[in-house]
Formats: sequence, C-alpha cells, structure tokens
Amino acid sequence: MENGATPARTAPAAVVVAIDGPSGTGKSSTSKAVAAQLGLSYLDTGAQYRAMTWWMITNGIDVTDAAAVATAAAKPVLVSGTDPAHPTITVDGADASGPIRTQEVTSRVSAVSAVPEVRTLVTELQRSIAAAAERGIVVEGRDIGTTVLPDADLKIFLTASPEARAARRSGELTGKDAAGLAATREALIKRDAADSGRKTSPLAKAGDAVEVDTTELTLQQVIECVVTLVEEKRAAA
Ligand SMILES: Nc1ncnc2c1ncn2[C@@H]1O[C@H](COP(=O)(O)OP(=O)(O)OP(=O)(O)O)[C@@H](O)[C@H]1O
Ligand SMILES: Nc1ccn([C@H]2C[C@H](O)[C@@H](COP(=O)(O)O)O2)c(=O)n1
Repeated sequence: MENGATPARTAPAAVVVAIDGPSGTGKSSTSKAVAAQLGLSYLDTGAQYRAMTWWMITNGIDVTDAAAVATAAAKPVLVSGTDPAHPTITVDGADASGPIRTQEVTSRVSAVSAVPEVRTLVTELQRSIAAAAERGIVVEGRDIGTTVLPDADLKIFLTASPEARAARRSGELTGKDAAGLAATREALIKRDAADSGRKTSPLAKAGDAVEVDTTELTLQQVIECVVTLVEEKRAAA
C-alpha cells in the first residue's frame, strides 16, 4: 500500500456446501471436520428427521399412518445447534441427541421422513438455518443438493460399498462379529432403498454434484478431498 498501512484482511465469502449420500458413507464425520477446519457452520439434517420421528413415537403417533404423522408434524419444535465441534438438537426444549440414535428411531425414520408434510416443514427449517449462517455452512443429508439448497456453491455426493459401510457401522456397534456385520449390511441397504424409493425428495445425486467414492479412502483422505474442493470453489469465485 502506498501509505505503508497493512491492507485490511477480507473475510472469505460465505460458502454453502451440500453433502449427500447413503447411510454410512461418512457424511457426518466428513461434514463436521470440514466445517470445523474452514470455520463454517454445520447442519445434520438426518438428526432433524430423527428428532421428528422420536417425537412421534414418544407421543404415541403410529408412524406407519402417514395421515396421522402429517397432522402432527407441525407440533414439535425442533432446534438445531450448528457448531461443528458441538452439534445439538432439541425437541420442545429437551435434548434429543441421545434418544434419536436408538435402534427404534433408526428403524422408523424412513417412514416419517417420507411424509410430504414432514419434508415441507423440515426443508423450510433447513433453509432458514442455512440462510442465517453468516460465514457459510456445510449441510449434510439425502436431498440437500437436489431440493433443499439447489443453489449450493458446492455439492458432494459420497458413496461407499455396502460392505465398507456395514464394516464401519458394525465396528461402532458390535465389534467384529460376523452375524452383526450381515445384519447391519441388510439394515442399511433396506433404509437406503426406502430413502431412494420415496416419492417426495428421494435420496439422489444432484446432476452437478461431485461424486466421491470413499470405499478405499480413510476418513482423513475424504476430509482433505472435500476441503480442497471447497478451497478451489472459493478461489474460482
Ligand atoms: N472413509 C472412512 N473410512 C473409515 N471409516 C469411516 C470413513 N468415513 C466414516 N467412517 C466411519 O463410519 C461411520 C459412519 O460414518 P458417518 O456417521 O459419518 O456416516 P453417515 O454417512 O453420516 O451415516 P448416516 O447417514 O447413517 O448418519 C463412523 O464410525 C465413521 O467414523
Ligand atoms: N436430508 C435428509 C436427511 C435424512 N433423511 C432421512 C433418511 C434417513 O434414513 C434418516 C436418518 O438420517 P441419518 O441420521 O442416517 O443421516 O433421515 C432424509 O430423508 N433427508
């Protein structure tokens, strides 16, 4: 600078990153780490559908009755905290982060999230959270690039073989038990089929998404890959 003053450092423009993919491909782990590394907010949209499901179960709604789920969908108040170091989810003010991870919720969440009235409400909530993220946000789910944020700056679609995904999940839940591995594999294939096959906003890769097959990659490699893609987007903007 001519007057010798240090040029003011401008903050990078807010960037919106959509990360979609089937269960166990590494969306949450990758999204949290990328958001933390780049100083962005983080939103786990699966946690919101799980929270809605937990509320339905707790309040005695038959989750196989789509009309009953649709009628009740506006009742729970869902609040998501977007700090990637400490993501939170509350329902009617109560911490739901533990209860939404139970097997009961996992086995019923696809039915609840297939109800169009549920999707409309949750999608509106997701868009408002993304719009409020001043420094940008990483949003992960199933329909972020296709429906929730079709104008996202960067869209990633993570994949991995069912075997790799089952091994990752079995490692979390039951150790190296072979029967557990097969059951986990079947459960995740069943959930993916339900999520891909529903009419409203199914799990799908957006036409302009970058597909990253994580089968042979470590989590650290996937994180580095996505961080590089975000930095390239920012540099080109
Ligand atoms: N590339 C990888 N290599 C090995 N393990 C991984 C990799 N990516 C993620 N994992 C592990 O796999 C498990 C599932 O990852 P994660 O929860 O991030 O997946 P997800 O796509 O968000 O799943 P879901 O949609 O079911 O919530 C976690 O234990 C995570 O640490
Ligand atoms: N954008 C999204 C995110 C999630 N869902 C549904 C389908 C999933 O099976 C379920 C739980 O998600 P997870 O916690 O495993 O990521 O929520 C959806 O329909 N759309």
